[in-house]
Amino acid sequence: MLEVIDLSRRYRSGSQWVSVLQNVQLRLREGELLVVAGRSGSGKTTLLHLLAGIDRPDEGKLHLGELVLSRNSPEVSLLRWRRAVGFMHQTPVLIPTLTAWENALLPFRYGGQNPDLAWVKLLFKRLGISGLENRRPRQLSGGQATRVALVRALARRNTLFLADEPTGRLDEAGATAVWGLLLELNRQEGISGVVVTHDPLILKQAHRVLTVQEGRLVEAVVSGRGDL
Ligand SMILES: Nc1ncnc2c1ncn2[C@@H]1O[C@H](COP(=O)(O)OP(=O)(O)OP(=O)(O)O)[C@@H](O)[C@H]1O
Repeated sequence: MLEVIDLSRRYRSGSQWVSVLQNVQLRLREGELLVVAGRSGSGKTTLLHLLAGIDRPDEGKLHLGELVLSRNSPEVSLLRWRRAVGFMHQTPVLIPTLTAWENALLPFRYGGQNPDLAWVKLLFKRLGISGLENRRPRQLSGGQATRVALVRALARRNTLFLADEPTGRLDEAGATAVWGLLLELNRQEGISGVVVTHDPLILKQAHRVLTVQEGRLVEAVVSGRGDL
């Protein structure tokens, strides 16, 4: 469903260019759950931002169904791409003046489909944050805000879900709830996922674990999960 061909990304650092990703290749199958690991600064977030259509590659192409992204893609292609995937940032970005509920419904604000409110309500419940819908972000703990951001990323029920360390700010119970939900969506609804994490809980449940090493994606472990 998602294909990445010869993807490269570099950043300018002073007068020099630093290459973060080089000729990355990736093919994600429908219903596949992929974990991306690797040391700090190796390029995991950079990769996820490219997969999410938040950033453009310097070289290479991405395909998602009918959609294509490359360096010269117009803004409208990036917007279409972003609408087609659910993405959760490493740090939850909530709008301070909106309630938790309004933040969760943000993806529907600028057109497209109507929200399935029962689904969004269910997500609040499954993540243990029911009752907090009317709070503003400043009235939420870091873990609660993270879960609201996760609801928002799942609200559109996209067939591809991307998350950058979704349990990084959660305690064990919160992390268990998040992984439980994501695994259920993957197994029962066939939603594909690319998740950056080092949490052993999810490493065991992934179809594949890849690491970013020296700008390339390397298959780290062949997971025991064989249901694809
Ligand atoms: N906008 C930017 N401009 C310049 N350099 C950047 C930019 N974004 C990231 N980098 C650099 O690119 C490299 C990869 O960063 P990235 O955030 O992708 O790593 P990461 O693997 O996600 O790290 P962590 O696990 O610490 O979150 C780092 O050396 C970082 O300093």
